[in-house]
Formats: sequence, C-alpha cells, structure tokens
Amino acid sequence: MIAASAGVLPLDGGLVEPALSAPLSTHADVADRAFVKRGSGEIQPVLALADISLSFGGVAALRDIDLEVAQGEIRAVIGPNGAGKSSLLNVISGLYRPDRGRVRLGEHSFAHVPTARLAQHGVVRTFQNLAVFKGLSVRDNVLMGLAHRVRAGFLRQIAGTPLARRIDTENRAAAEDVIGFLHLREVRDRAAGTLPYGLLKRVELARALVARPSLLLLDEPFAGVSLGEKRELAAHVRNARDLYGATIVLIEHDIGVVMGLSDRVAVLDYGRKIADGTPDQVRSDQAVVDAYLGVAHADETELAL
Ligand SMILES: Nc1ncnc2c1ncn2[C@@H]1O[C@H](COP(=O)(O)OP(=O)(O)OP(=O)(O)O)[C@@H](O)[C@H]1O
Repeated sequence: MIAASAGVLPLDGGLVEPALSAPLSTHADVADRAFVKRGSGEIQPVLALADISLSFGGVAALRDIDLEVAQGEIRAVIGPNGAGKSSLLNVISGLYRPDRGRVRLGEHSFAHVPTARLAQHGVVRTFQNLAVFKGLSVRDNVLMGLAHRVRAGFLRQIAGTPLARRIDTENRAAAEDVIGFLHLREVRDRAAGTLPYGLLKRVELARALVARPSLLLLDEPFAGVSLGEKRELAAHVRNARDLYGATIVLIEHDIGVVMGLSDRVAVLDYGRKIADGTPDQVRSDQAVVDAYLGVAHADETELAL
C-alpha cells in the first residue's frame, strides 16, 4: 500500500445530493473549458507557477517547480512527508516568497504574491488547522468570509445608512445561499463550537466559498475527518467546482480521496515535481511508486490504490 490512509473511496457513486441541480462535470468537460481565453485567442491558466525554488538554510523545500492549473479544474498536489506541499501552497498564497520563479494569477505575475490582496485576485485559502470561530454561529462564521470586502473604517462611517443596509442584506443573502448549498441550514444558528469536526470542516468550506472565489486553495481539507465524512466532504468540494464555479487546488495526505476527486495530480518528492497527470497516469508512474515506498521496484509495480 502506498500509505496507511490510501483506501479507495467510492467517490464516483458516492456523491451526496447536490443542493442545486446542474449536471456534474466530467474530466472531458474540464479539458474543454480548461483555459481562460485571452483577447488574442491565447489560452491562459488560472494559476501558473514557473521555475519556483525555495530553500530554508540548507534545505531545498521546492526546486524548479512548474505547475499550471486550468479553469474549472480540481488539481491536487500530493507527496510524502516533507515533500514540499505546504511550502508550495504558502508560495501560491504569498506566505512564503520563493527564492526564484514567478507565480501568475490570471493576468497578474508576481515574484511574491501579495497575501493581503489575495481576495482581490479572487483567491481564498483554507488552513489545515480549523480557523472556525467556535463562539460564533455558523451563519456568522460564514459571514466572516465576506469581511474583507468592505473596510471596517468605511463600514463605521456608513453605519445606519441605506448603503450599509444594502451591503448587509447582500452579504446575508450570499451566506444563506452557501449555507443551503452545503446543507448547513439546520445548524445555521448553532454555535460552531457545538458541531462535530466533519461539520466544522464544511462550515470552513462555506466561509471560503461565500465570496465566490475563482481559485480556492484547500490545505489538507480531509485531515482528521472520518471516512464517511470524507465522502460527503469530497462531494461538496466537487460541487463547489461544478456548481459554484471555483477552480480548486488542494494539498492532501489521503491519496485515496485525492485520486477519486481530482482531474489532475502533481506529485512532489524532496521538493521536486516528479509526476503530473491524471490520477490514472500518476497511479502507475514508477517514480511515484518509488517515492512513496522509498525503494526501487520492478517495472510492473503499480500503486496499490
Ligand atoms: N518555515 C520553515 N523553516 C524551515 N524549514 C522549513 C519550513 N517550512 C518547510 N520547511 C522544510 O521544507 C521541507 C518541505 O516542507 P513542507 O512542510 O513544505 O512539506 P510537506 O510536503 O507539506 O510535508 P508534510 O506532509 O509533512 O506537511 C521540509 O524539509 C521542511 O522541514
């Protein structure tokens, strides 16, 4: 087995009922609408990393990484412990400045992504450790996902005006929409701290989605979630792409869930990208097998997923 958590999840048939009715996309659909067309007709990925390298002292966390993420794609980055997954997500979200290389978000290219302006570029990131406010209701937690839209100082200035009321009404409508979408209506008034962990992860996803990001970065979204909750959460992540239109990049340890959910998977090992392709391509890639097992294998070896 590739890893202790690498069980096969029946994701193809195990989707929970979506809150909205729309056809679910196939991998072929994603390939069709893979890139944003520029005026010139040139195609452009939503996210592109070029030649990214990053070291900590003598440790090369990332080496010469190229990665493209197409619009509407669910793109996973996997790899053994210490492979560089978190470093990569931190570079994309601007928490780390790479030593070399560029990050392009849509039309904008950065040597160091401005983390404080991520939302302006349509990018939202979740963190591995839950960042839910336990004393707040589910609804208020979701509303926090819109807090960046209007500066607090401006809100204070316009308090009580029709504009303030309109912003509040629009925000509440957006929150209700995503609460319904993620099947959280029954718990919307409950304090988040009273909910089980799997539901909290869903609240976090709701808070990330409420701003309708064009690119959603998920940091180990399935960590600590039970098997049944993983299936449900995976269906919600897929629906976030299919019905909310978010392009999704996720780093994840649970390879089983990744293989069932992702359109393409990039594999890191010791900071290098050693494979990049569809789940089937990656699953049978000898370098990937070797990286996970840490030993050389006969050519016919396949990942036992
Ligand atoms: N802030 C940091 N300071 C020093 N070294 C770091 C820092 N962040 C990452 N590293 C090192 O960079 C390498 C890649 O780490 P990273 O956390 O990106 O890997 P990972 O694939 O996310 O690992 P895991 O799956 O265990 O979370 C490791 O050798 C790690 O020790």
